[in-house]
Amino acid sequence: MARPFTKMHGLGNDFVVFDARQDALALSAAQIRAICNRRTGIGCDQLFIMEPSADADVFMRIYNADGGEVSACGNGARCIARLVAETQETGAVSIETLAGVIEGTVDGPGAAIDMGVPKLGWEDIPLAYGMDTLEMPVGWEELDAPSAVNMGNPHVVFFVPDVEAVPLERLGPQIETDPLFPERVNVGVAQITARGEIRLRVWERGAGLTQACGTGACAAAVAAMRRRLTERKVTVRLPGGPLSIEWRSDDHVMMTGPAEISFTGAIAL
Ligand SMILES: N[C@@H](CCC[C@H](N)C(=O)O)C(=O)O
Repeated sequence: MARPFTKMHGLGNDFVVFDARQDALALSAAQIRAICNRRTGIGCDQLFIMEPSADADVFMRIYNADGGEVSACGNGARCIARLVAETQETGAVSIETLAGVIEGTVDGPGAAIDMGVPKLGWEDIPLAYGMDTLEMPVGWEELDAPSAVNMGNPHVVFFVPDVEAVPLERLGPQIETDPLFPERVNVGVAQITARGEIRLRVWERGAGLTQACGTGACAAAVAAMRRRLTERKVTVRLPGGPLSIEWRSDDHVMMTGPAEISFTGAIAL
């Protein structure tokens, strides 16, 4: 039987979304990889299943293109918020993920999401052994002394003079799978271009190089702010476009950006 889906994206970080709030859906890792495959499937960085939630408007189940289930996706949260808001009278939306409940406000084709409080302890990232997460005493070729931040998922962020000069397609997979990161890691390279602006490229765990990564943008902003390199509100410029990130005085990270519907369809499962 063909199952309807919605193809969406946030700054080119793209998703296939199934709504299973009425009609349950379970997919195997092999099915997820087949759907996400850009040559033979629909093609996307992540796949989401919307499920009922007792604690929020929706439960967002998140899978990377490699079939692995993960706990957070910032660009995806804006997209799910937009889909939920279309069926409600208000733009205020709550979303439960494996990392907890987050709140958002949808405004036209975009959304602002409270991404919660970043976790900064080495056990929370998690790392394999204890160290300072602000300036870690580790390196891979020209990339060294990164910061680590958990935004519901693990990130490591390297500050570099020129993000375009970094061979992220080669170093990203090496760092992602290094034993220092027992749950693997999302890898960002960040360039500070002004007190209010960061350029960022991200190698995503389980998906590879992406046009944008919402949690990656939050992690880079938090790392830059911890190092006093920027103000507490910044524009993070990714290959797919800009996100506004603010680390508020109550410790919550706010992310604002677009959430777009590309097309709808149905697929035989
Ligand atoms: N694209 C996402 C992050 C998706 C999950 C990530 N690859 C992980 O494995 O944690 C975003 O916008 O945050």
